[in-house]
Amino acid sequence: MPKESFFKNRIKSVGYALKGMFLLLQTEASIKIQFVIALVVTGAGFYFNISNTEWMIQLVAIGMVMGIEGLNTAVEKISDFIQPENDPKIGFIKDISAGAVMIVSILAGIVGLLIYVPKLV
Ligand SMILES: Nc1ncnc2c1ncn2[C@@H]1O[C@H](COP(=O)(O)OP(=O)(O)OP(=O)(O)O)[C@@H](O)[C@H]1O
Repeated sequence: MPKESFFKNRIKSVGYALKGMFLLLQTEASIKIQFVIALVVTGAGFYFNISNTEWMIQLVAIGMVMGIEGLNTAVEKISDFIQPENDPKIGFIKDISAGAVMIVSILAGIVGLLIYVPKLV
């Protein structure tokens, strides 16, 4: 494959991914809420002057929650596309996908408590 088309394709893919990110933020209620929480904890990070390590852990936690939420949304959309009717198998797939979001959300919540509770008490 010629070099040009490789780079052209990579740039195109980045464009599609950016479009996907904005679509997620525009259309999905749960990710909008997570985005607002991300802004609030980012503000808290500046307010409490958290350390570099705390910033890294906080940013990874935010990325994990929003990234997995994006994948969960994709699973929901594919599920609705392949089976619009009520189907226990689709219910199971959607439940475990939502469960994945819950796991990272609970752990991100614990990370937030570990960072900020000692600064508040
Ligand atoms: N086609 C289906 N067949 C069986 N159960 C379903 C089906 N669609 C949804 N469910 C059940 O309803 C739950 C919620 O599904 P839904 O697609 O509405 O997700 P949601 O959590 O409301 O998504 P959102 O992130 O958009 O709020 C699923 O976890 C599943 O238990």
